[in-house]
Amino acid sequence: ACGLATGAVPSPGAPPEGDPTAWIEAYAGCMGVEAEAVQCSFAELGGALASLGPSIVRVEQGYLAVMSAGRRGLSVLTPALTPARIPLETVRRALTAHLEDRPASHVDKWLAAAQVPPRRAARARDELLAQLVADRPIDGVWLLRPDPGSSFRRLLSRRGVLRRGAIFLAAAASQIALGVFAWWLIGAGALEGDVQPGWLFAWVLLSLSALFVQLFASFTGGMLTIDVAALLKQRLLCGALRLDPAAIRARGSGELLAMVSESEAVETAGLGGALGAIVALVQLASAAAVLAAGAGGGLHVALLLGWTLAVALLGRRFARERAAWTGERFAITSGFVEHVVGHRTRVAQQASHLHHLEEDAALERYHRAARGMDGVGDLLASLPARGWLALGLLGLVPAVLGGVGAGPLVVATGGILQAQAAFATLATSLGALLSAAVSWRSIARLFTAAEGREPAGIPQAVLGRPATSDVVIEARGVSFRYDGERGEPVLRGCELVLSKGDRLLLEGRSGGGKSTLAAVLSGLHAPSSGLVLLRGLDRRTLGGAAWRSRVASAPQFHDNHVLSGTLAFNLLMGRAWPASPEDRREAEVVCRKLGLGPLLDRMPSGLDQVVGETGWQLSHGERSRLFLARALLQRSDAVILDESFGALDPLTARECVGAVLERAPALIVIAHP
Ligand SMILES: Nc1ncnc2c1ncn2[C@@H]1O[C@H](COP(=O)(O)OP(=O)(O)OP(=O)(O)O)[C@@H](O)[C@H]1O
Repeated sequence: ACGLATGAVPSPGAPPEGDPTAWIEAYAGCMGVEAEAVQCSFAELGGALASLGPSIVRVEQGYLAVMSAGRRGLSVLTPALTPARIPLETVRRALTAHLEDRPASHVDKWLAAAQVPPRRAARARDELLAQLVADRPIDGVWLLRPDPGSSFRRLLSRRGVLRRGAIFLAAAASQIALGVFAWWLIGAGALEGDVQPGWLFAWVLLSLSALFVQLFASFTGGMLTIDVAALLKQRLLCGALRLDPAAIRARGSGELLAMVSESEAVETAGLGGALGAIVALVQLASAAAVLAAGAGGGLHVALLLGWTLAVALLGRRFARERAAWTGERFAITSGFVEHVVGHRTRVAQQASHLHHLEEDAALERYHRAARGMDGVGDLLASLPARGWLALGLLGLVPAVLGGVGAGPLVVATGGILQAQAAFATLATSLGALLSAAVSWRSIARLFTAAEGREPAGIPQAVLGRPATSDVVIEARGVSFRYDGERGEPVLRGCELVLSKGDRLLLEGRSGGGKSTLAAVLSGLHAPSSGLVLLRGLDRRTLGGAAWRSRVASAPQFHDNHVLSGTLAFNLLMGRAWPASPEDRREAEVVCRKLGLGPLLDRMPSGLDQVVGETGWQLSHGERSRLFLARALLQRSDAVILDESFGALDPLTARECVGAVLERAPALIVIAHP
């Protein structure tokens, strides 16, 4: 009903007892819709409800399918799929009734003791109750949003951007029309030598209206920019998260960092430039109409068209220079980041007189590209408006020589000045727009990557079903190549069955493909051919996220990370966050089993100690046990450990192996014993 899902909508049946978040997410996911559980405080609830978009709201009696909301109430769908309206207060009370139950009896006692007169008691009761539970969290609301990777045009139109764009265009055109009309009115009177006070009054009124319309156009343009920028940012962020991990690694962090800065350029320069260019084009069209009616007539219109074409060609040249400059800038940023990462090695190993050779050459190329771009950029900024003024006045010469009257001359001059203003706007906005277009080429990959949504899986499979056999992972004829079709296969015809309770040791020569197999089994790489099943289901059926949550993997040390945050967060990433007290207790037990007890006791904040780059620096062995604990705590069907014991002394390693054997439901260990 809200146009969120376009594909077939499965019939979900009844929601489960207890927390329905996984159920809602699974069904929303398979429709290509994002569902997000949100929470707000009692005090914020009224405002939050009034601004609800499409969402699911759980009340005691069942669920509300909300389409939209406003001050007057929630617009909901009935089970017969017809719209209906419910007052905000009714929903608010339904969501908060359980909070007010207990304090209500106290409040009634206080009111009685204070002998509040009955006519004031009801209001006093409401106010007191609201104060008492103001900070209590309210949940049971799931926002539904279209996937940020779905058709961008549809996203724009859902947000009302297309409608607002049309309003902006109409406002810009009316402002120009009002301006022209005002000057025509006063000009006509002046030329006839008969300016009546009424005409002057009309001129003032028209000019004031033009001013108000301009303010309105600026406001609409600003809102338009904010809306498009927000959608673009969401889309790029989504694209960044959906980039193929192997492709990210192949491109390097420097290039990705450069992409981030380019995205900023697209947002700021591109959107502002586009609006400016639209206004300039409308201005040019109106100037052409004025010029056609003036002394220069057809000649002036032809000159205007020719000059516009010349400006467009200059713009194309600028775009080419800008692209070359952007390429050099990219190369410098990316090279710089790579050099920062390897700085210690370089200082220790490379002769000092060679340290800066590459940077110097790159800077030289950058300098040359910047000079080229600046030259054309200066021309683009100044030539269009000034050149047009000269050309426009030249176009008047035949008419002046032909002895044309003052009226048409004044109209033509007005047209020339209007076109000059349009070219001045066009020059600034075109520069910004073309710069954004060049930046766009670098980030288009992020934009399109958002479309590559992982299979969400079939809800029944994602939500879990009783196991019918003990087989956890099954690989049949699995092959894998890193470079698509071209590369040599790293895995070839791989067969493997891992059942519940199995403990499997994977050995082999270095570079033999053990980590690659682990990545395929844990759902990080899709096999090039062959079949991998988890509890009898393939990855399409189960969905990437559900697969990864059911196969916990601790990759090799250089591929695993301690994230800046608390130790508890790093341990419990595979569970719900914020962590429940039971989860925290279990995390502590696992840590102590892995020999991290003394560390926990030494840390001033225990599980809440901040670790990572900016926090407590864990030793090599402590980090590898944190990775082990993280994998064991994930509540998965299988655990894959890739050389996780290599950094431990023999005694600690034995202790850890014992803990792993005790907790892992099915286990693959890659090691060189
Ligand atoms: N992104 C990649 N592109 C191309 N080849 C790759 C890529 N990543 C790994 N390889 C190659 O794939 C092969 C298998 O690597 P893998 O890391 O799976 O081996 P391994 O058995 O775990 O080795 P080790 O015991 O040394 O850790 C290696 O020859 C490696 O160079």
